[in-house]
Amino acid sequence: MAVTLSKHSYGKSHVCLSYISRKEDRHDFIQLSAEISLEGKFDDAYTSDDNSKVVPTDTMKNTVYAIARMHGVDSIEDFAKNLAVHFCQTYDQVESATVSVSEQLWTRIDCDGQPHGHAFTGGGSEQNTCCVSASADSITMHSGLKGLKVLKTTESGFEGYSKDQLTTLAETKDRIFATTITAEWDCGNVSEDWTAIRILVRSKLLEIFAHRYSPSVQRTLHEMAEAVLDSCPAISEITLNMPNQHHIPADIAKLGLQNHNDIFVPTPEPFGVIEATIRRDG
Ligand SMILES: O=c1[nH]c(=O)c2[nH]c(=O)[nH]c2[nH]1
Repeated sequence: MAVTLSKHSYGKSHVCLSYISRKEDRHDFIQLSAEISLEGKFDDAYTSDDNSKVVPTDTMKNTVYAIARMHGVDSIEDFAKNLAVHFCQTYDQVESATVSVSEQLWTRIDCDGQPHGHAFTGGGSEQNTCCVSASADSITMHSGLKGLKVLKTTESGFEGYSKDQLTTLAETKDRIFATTITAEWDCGNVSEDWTAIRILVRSKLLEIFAHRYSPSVQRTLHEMAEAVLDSCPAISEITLNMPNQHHIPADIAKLGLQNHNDIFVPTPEPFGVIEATIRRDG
Protein backbone atom coordinates (compact mmCIF):
# COMPACT_ATOMS: atom_id res chain seq x y z
CA MET A 1 0.00 0.00 0.00
CA ALA A 2 1.34 3.44 -0.89
CA VAL A 3 1.25 5.98 1.92
CA THR A 4 2.60 9.49 2.41
CA LEU A 5 4.04 10.92 5.61
CA SER A 6 2.25 14.24 5.30
CA LYS A 7 3.14 15.95 8.58
CA HIS A 8 5.33 15.23 11.59
CA SER A 9 6.92 16.84 14.61
CA TYR A 10 8.39 15.48 17.81
CA GLY A 11 9.83 16.78 21.04
CA LYS A 12 9.83 16.72 24.82
CA SER A 13 7.09 17.89 27.14
CA HIS A 14 7.02 18.90 30.82
CA VAL A 15 10.72 19.61 31.20
CA CYS A 16 10.72 21.30 34.61
CA LEU A 17 13.34 23.81 35.73
CA SER A 18 13.76 25.89 38.88
CA TYR A 19 16.23 28.74 38.50
CA ILE A 20 17.74 31.05 41.12
CA SER A 21 19.18 34.33 39.94
CA ARG A 22 21.47 35.43 42.78
CA LYS A 23 21.64 39.24 42.91
CA GLU A 24 23.66 41.09 45.55
CA ASP A 25 20.65 42.22 47.55
CA ARG A 26 18.13 39.47 46.71
CA HIS A 27 17.46 36.24 44.90
CA ASP A 28 14.98 36.06 42.00
CA PHE A 29 13.31 32.71 41.40
CA ILE A 30 11.63 31.20 38.35
CA GLN A 31 9.96 27.77 38.18
CA LEU A 32 8.96 26.73 34.69
CA SER A 33 7.91 23.85 32.53
CA ALA A 34 9.10 23.75 28.90
CA GLU A 35 7.78 21.90 25.88
CA ILE A 36 9.96 21.56 22.80
CA SER A 37 8.73 20.54 19.37
CA LEU A 38 10.97 20.17 16.30
CA GLU A 39 10.01 20.01 12.65
CA GLY A 40 12.45 19.20 9.89
CA LYS A 41 14.14 16.45 7.94
CA PHE A 42 13.16 13.57 10.18
CA ASP A 43 11.25 11.55 7.56
CA ASP A 44 13.75 8.68 7.57
CA ALA A 45 13.04 7.83 11.19
CA TYR A 46 9.37 7.26 10.29
CA THR A 47 9.76 5.62 6.90
CA SER A 48 12.88 3.51 7.59
CA ASP A 49 15.03 2.28 10.46
CA ASP A 50 17.42 5.23 10.04
CA ASN A 51 17.62 7.36 13.21
CA SER A 52 20.73 9.24 12.14
CA LYS A 53 18.97 12.64 11.96
CA VAL A 54 17.01 12.21 15.18
CA VAL A 55 18.04 14.51 18.03
CA PRO A 56 16.98 12.40 21.03
CA THR A 57 14.26 13.97 23.12
CA ASP A 58 16.53 13.19 26.06
CA THR A 59 19.08 15.60 24.55
CA MET A 60 16.31 18.21 24.26
CA LYS A 61 15.67 17.82 27.99
CA ASN A 62 19.39 18.27 28.77
CA THR A 63 19.48 21.34 26.53
CA VAL A 64 16.95 23.10 28.77
CA TYR A 65 19.42 22.96 31.67
CA ALA A 66 22.45 23.76 29.50
CA ILE A 67 20.78 26.88 28.04
CA ALA A 68 19.83 27.98 31.57
CA ARG A 69 23.52 27.60 32.48
CA MET A 70 24.78 29.48 29.41
CA HIS A 71 22.23 32.33 29.17
CA GLY A 72 20.42 32.42 32.52
CA VAL A 73 16.65 32.84 32.72
CA ASP A 74 15.81 36.55 32.69
CA SER A 75 12.27 35.96 31.50
CA ILE A 76 10.43 32.98 30.05
CA GLU A 77 10.32 34.77 26.68
CA ASP A 78 14.11 35.20 26.57
CA PHE A 79 14.64 31.64 27.71
CA ALA A 80 12.24 30.16 25.14
CA LYS A 81 13.85 32.27 22.41
CA ASN A 82 17.36 31.11 23.37
CA LEU A 83 16.24 27.48 23.33
CA ALA A 84 14.39 27.71 20.00
CA VAL A 85 17.29 29.51 18.32
CA HIS A 86 19.75 26.95 19.73
CA PHE A 87 17.90 24.02 18.12
CA CYS A 88 17.68 25.79 14.75
CA GLN A 89 21.32 26.87 14.73
CA THR A 90 22.81 23.64 16.05
CA TYR A 91 21.13 21.00 13.87
CA ASP A 92 20.97 21.33 10.05
CA GLN A 93 18.02 18.95 9.92
CA VAL A 94 15.87 21.23 12.14
CA GLU A 95 13.67 23.50 10.01
CA SER A 96 11.70 24.98 12.87
CA ALA A 97 11.73 24.72 16.64
CA THR A 98 8.77 25.66 18.81
CA VAL A 99 9.30 26.14 22.54
CA SER A 100 6.31 26.67 24.85
CA VAL A 101 6.99 27.65 28.44
CA SER A 102 4.64 28.01 31.39
CA GLU A 103 5.82 29.60 34.60
CA GLN A 104 4.49 28.73 38.04
CA LEU A 105 4.23 32.00 39.97
CA TRP A 106 6.08 32.61 43.24
CA THR A 107 5.45 35.94 44.99
CA ARG A 108 8.09 37.51 47.18
CA ILE A 109 7.07 37.60 50.86
CA ASP A 110 6.69 41.03 52.42
CA CYS A 111 7.97 41.28 56.01
CA ASP A 112 7.11 44.50 57.87
CA GLY A 113 6.58 46.23 54.53
CA GLN A 114 9.99 45.08 53.25
CA PRO A 115 10.29 42.62 50.34
CA HIS A 116 12.09 39.55 51.63
CA GLY A 117 15.36 38.68 49.91
CA HIS A 118 14.79 35.01 49.25
CA ALA A 119 11.40 33.80 50.56
CA PHE A 120 8.25 33.43 48.43
CA THR A 121 4.64 32.29 48.55
CA GLY A 122 3.11 30.19 45.80
CA GLY A 123 0.55 27.58 45.12
CA GLY A 124 -1.90 29.74 43.12
CA SER A 125 -3.38 28.64 39.83
CA GLU A 126 -2.06 31.54 37.76
CA GLN A 127 0.81 30.94 35.33
CA ASN A 128 2.71 33.06 32.84
CA THR A 129 3.06 31.52 29.39
CA CYS A 130 4.91 32.05 26.15
CA CYS A 131 5.46 30.26 22.87
CA VAL A 132 8.40 30.95 20.54
CA SER A 133 8.83 29.47 17.06
CA ALA A 134 12.18 29.89 15.34
CA SER A 135 13.31 28.97 11.84
CA ALA A 136 16.44 29.92 9.88
CA ASP A 137 15.01 33.32 8.93
CA SER A 138 12.27 34.19 11.41
CA ILE A 139 11.22 34.18 15.04
CA THR A 140 7.62 34.54 16.17
CA MET A 141 6.69 34.95 19.80
CA HIS A 142 3.46 34.94 21.80
CA SER A 143 3.13 35.78 25.47
CA GLY A 144 0.26 34.99 27.74
CA LEU A 145 -1.14 34.08 31.09
CA LYS A 146 -3.49 31.34 32.22
CA GLY A 147 -5.29 30.24 35.36
CA LEU A 148 -6.07 33.83 36.43
CA LYS A 149 -9.21 33.28 38.56
CA VAL A 150 -11.51 36.28 39.01
CA LEU A 151 -14.96 36.71 40.50
CA LYS A 152 -17.30 39.58 41.20
CA THR A 153 -20.44 39.41 43.29
CA THR A 154 -22.49 41.98 41.37
CA GLU A 155 -22.34 44.38 38.40
CA SER A 156 -23.00 41.45 36.08
CA GLY A 157 -26.21 40.42 34.33
CA PHE A 158 -27.53 38.51 31.35
CA GLU A 159 -30.74 39.61 29.62
CA GLY A 160 -32.36 39.87 26.23
CA TYR A 161 -31.01 36.58 24.89
CA SER A 162 -32.76 34.37 22.35
CA LYS A 163 -35.63 32.41 23.92
CA ASP A 164 -37.65 29.40 22.79
CA GLN A 165 -39.49 26.42 24.31
CA LEU A 166 -36.17 25.00 25.62
CA THR A 167 -35.20 28.15 27.51
CA THR A 168 -35.41 27.89 31.31
CA LEU A 169 -32.69 30.42 32.23
CA ALA A 170 -34.07 33.46 34.11
CA GLU A 171 -32.95 36.93 33.04
CA THR A 172 -30.93 38.76 35.64
CA LYS A 173 -29.33 42.16 36.24
CA ASP A 174 -27.40 40.92 39.25
CA ARG A 175 -25.46 37.69 39.20
CA ILE A 176 -22.07 36.36 40.20
CA PHE A 177 -19.50 36.53 37.40
CA ALA A 178 -16.68 34.04 37.87
CA THR A 179 -14.12 32.97 35.32
CA THR A 180 -10.55 31.79 34.88
CA ILE A 181 -8.80 33.94 32.29
CA THR A 182 -6.48 32.53 29.65
CA ALA A 183 -4.90 35.20 27.45
CA GLU A 184 -2.40 35.02 24.62
CA TRP A 185 -1.06 37.94 22.62
CA ASP A 186 1.42 38.36 19.80
CA CYS A 187 4.85 39.87 20.42
CA GLY A 188 5.53 41.43 17.02
CA ASN A 189 8.87 42.91 18.03
CA VAL A 190 10.52 40.13 20.01
CA SER A 191 12.95 42.46 21.77
CA GLU A 192 10.38 44.48 23.80
CA ASP A 193 10.25 44.13 27.59
CA TRP A 194 7.62 41.38 27.62
CA THR A 195 7.64 41.06 31.40
CA ALA A 196 6.61 44.71 31.79
CA ILE A 197 4.02 44.28 29.03
CA ARG A 198 2.50 41.22 30.74
CA ILE A 199 2.11 43.23 33.96
CA LEU A 200 0.32 45.99 32.02
CA VAL A 201 -1.92 43.50 30.17
CA ARG A 202 -2.87 41.80 33.44
CA SER A 203 -3.72 45.09 35.12
CA LYS A 204 -5.91 46.21 32.17
CA LEU A 205 -7.77 42.87 32.14
CA LEU A 206 -8.49 43.14 35.87
CA GLU A 207 -9.38 46.83 35.74
CA ILE A 208 -12.10 46.32 33.13
CA PHE A 209 -13.39 43.13 34.75
CA ALA A 210 -13.75 44.89 38.10
CA HIS A 211 -15.00 48.32 37.03
CA ARG A 212 -17.42 47.81 34.12
CA TYR A 213 -20.95 46.42 34.37
CA SER A 214 -21.00 43.13 32.46
CA PRO A 215 -24.07 42.51 30.24
CA SER A 216 -22.49 39.19 29.15
CA VAL A 217 -19.18 37.37 29.37
CA GLN A 218 -18.84 38.01 25.64
CA ARG A 219 -19.14 41.80 26.02
CA THR A 220 -16.75 41.95 28.97
CA LEU A 221 -14.19 39.80 27.15
CA HIS A 222 -14.31 42.23 24.20
CA GLU A 223 -13.97 45.30 26.43
CA MET A 224 -11.02 43.72 28.24
CA ALA A 225 -9.30 43.01 24.92
CA GLU A 226 -9.98 46.55 23.66
CA ALA A 227 -8.42 48.01 26.82
CA VAL A 228 -5.29 45.89 26.32
CA LEU A 229 -4.92 46.90 22.67
CA ASP A 230 -5.55 50.53 23.59
CA SER A 231 -2.83 50.63 26.25
CA CYS A 232 -0.20 48.35 24.63
CA PRO A 233 0.84 49.53 21.14
CA ALA A 234 3.28 46.59 20.93
CA ILE A 235 0.37 44.13 20.83
CA SER A 236 -1.74 43.84 17.69
CA GLU A 237 -3.89 40.83 18.58
CA ILE A 238 -5.10 39.13 21.75
CA THR A 239 -7.04 35.92 22.31
CA LEU A 240 -9.03 35.61 25.51
CA ASN A 241 -10.68 32.45 26.82
CA MET A 242 -13.12 33.04 29.68
CA PRO A 243 -15.26 30.11 30.82
CA ASN A 244 -18.50 31.14 32.52
CA GLN A 245 -18.14 29.41 35.90
CA HIS A 246 -21.73 29.47 37.08
CA HIS A 247 -22.90 30.11 40.61
CA ILE A 248 -26.61 29.30 40.39
CA PRO A 249 -29.13 30.72 42.92
CA ALA A 250 -29.94 27.89 45.34
CA ASP A 251 -33.58 26.80 45.12
CA ILE A 252 -34.48 27.21 48.79
CA ALA A 253 -38.12 28.19 48.11
CA LYS A 254 -38.94 24.49 48.46
CA LEU A 255 -37.58 24.75 52.01
CA GLY A 256 -39.98 27.61 52.65
CA LEU A 257 -37.05 30.05 52.61
CA GLN A 258 -36.40 33.15 50.50
CA ASN A 259 -33.23 33.55 48.51
CA HIS A 260 -32.16 37.19 48.63
CA ASN A 261 -29.70 36.63 45.80
CA ASP A 262 -27.08 35.62 48.36
CA ILE A 263 -27.17 31.80 48.46
CA PHE A 264 -25.73 30.02 45.44
CA VAL A 265 -24.61 26.61 44.27
CA PRO A 266 -21.21 26.80 42.55
CA THR A 267 -21.46 24.41 39.61
CA PRO A 268 -18.06 23.42 38.19
CA GLU A 269 -19.75 21.52 35.34
CA PRO A 270 -21.15 22.15 32.85
CA PHE A 271 -19.70 25.60 32.17
CA GLY A 272 -20.02 28.12 29.35
CA VAL A 273 -17.06 28.42 26.99
CA ILE A 274 -16.43 31.91 25.64
CA GLU A 275 -13.35 32.67 23.52
CA ALA A 276 -12.50 35.36 20.99
CA THR A 277 -9.53 36.89 19.21
CA ILE A 278 -9.55 40.68 18.88
CA ARG A 279 -7.17 42.44 16.52
CA ARG A 280 -6.28 46.11 16.16
CA ASP A 281 -7.39 47.49 12.79
CA GLY A 282 -4.82 48.77 10.33
O1 LIG B 1 -22.66 35.90 29.71
C1 LIG B 1 -23.27 34.89 29.31
N1 LIG B 1 -23.15 34.51 28.00
C2 LIG B 1 -23.81 33.42 27.50
O2 LIG B 1 -23.69 33.09 26.29
C3 LIG B 1 -24.60 32.70 28.39
N2 LIG B 1 -25.37 31.58 28.24
C4 LIG B 1 -25.91 31.30 29.46
O3 LIG B 1 -26.67 30.31 29.71
N3 LIG B 1 -25.50 32.22 30.38
C5 LIG B 1 -24.71 33.10 29.73
N4 LIG B 1 -24.01 34.18 30.17
